[in-house]
Amino acid sequence: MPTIDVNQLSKRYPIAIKEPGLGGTLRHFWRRQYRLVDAVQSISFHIEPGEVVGFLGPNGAGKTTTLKMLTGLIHPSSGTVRVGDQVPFQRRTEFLQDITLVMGQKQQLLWDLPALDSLRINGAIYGLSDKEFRYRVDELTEMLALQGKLNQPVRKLSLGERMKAEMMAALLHRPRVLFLDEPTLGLDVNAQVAVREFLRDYNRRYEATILLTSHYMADITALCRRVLLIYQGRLIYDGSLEGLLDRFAPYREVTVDLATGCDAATLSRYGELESLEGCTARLIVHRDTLTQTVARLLGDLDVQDLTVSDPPVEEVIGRVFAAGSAER
Ligand SMILES: Nc1ncnc2c1ncn2[C@@H]1O[C@H](COP(=O)(O)OP(=O)(O)OP(=O)(O)O)[C@@H](O)[C@H]1O
Repeated sequence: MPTIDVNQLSKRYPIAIKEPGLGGTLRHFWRRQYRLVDAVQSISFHIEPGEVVGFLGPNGAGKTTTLKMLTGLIHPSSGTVRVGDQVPFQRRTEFLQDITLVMGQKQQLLWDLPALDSLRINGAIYGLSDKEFRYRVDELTEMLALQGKLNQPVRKLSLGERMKAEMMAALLHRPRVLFLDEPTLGLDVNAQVAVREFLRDYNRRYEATILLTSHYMADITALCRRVLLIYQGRLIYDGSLEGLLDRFAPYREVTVDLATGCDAATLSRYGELESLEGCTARLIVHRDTLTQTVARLLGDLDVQDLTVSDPPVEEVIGRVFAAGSAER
């Protein structure tokens, strides 16, 4: 039985239309008018126990709305969702004890208190005994390398430490299903890596099922073998990450630092020139011709440094949709 079972799920938001000015306000008061936004349109997918799945899409595609329906924060307009054997919107205790929702831009820890105090509140809410609370805090402190940080007021922690402490608060009740909305948002590279490693560890240790949204492709490549791609409320891809990149990003980003000869006309012969700052150029090169192009660059030009990377997921998706090549 899948852990997450979503069938034909839709969410339509009514948005009040109000004309500007006093007249508009008065008309709005007497006769409200609404337009409807189809934020999520008939999506279906199933996630098996222990899977880590990336949930990708451009801004406004419907990711957060979907996560809110899966965690029972909002009611679907139509369709069904089951998480474990629970219907999220009923918000039964068994359901709440089994899941967590982490939103990178929201925090639950109290700013002026040490994180440990907020954790104690969570421990009490979930009915953990003192012994169990201490055991879990010690375990998570070690997994997250937060030794010595939990007694400081949260406002004195670095962003990365705060995010880890947030993660701790969200996982203290040891949920088996994790919904993570941009868990590494704004973190520096080291902190991003630490959070990813922790999530991988948690997934293995507790066979947790994870659905994760992120605009950082590195989060997705490090953690998820399977991805879902949502665009304008519709699910347009459900499959392996490799398949997604083959289909949506058949190109790579090549960054070259040149000692001499850094002119746009020359560089454009090797790929689509994205940017040229001083003697550092970013080129977009088709994957099929990557090896030959890199060899030509190294052979023809005075290259000091060269790196090849996947373009950011936002850029990949933006390009695909700008080109109108997304199949529905
Ligand atoms: N409470 C709301 N009322 C009305 N419209 C909403 C509400 N929440 C979201 N929307 C709209 O629904 C659509 C989907 O929004 P959603 O937040 O789910 O997208 P998202 O994929 O999470 O985007 P982002 O990556 O920017 O967070 C957007 O058009 C948004 O403006």
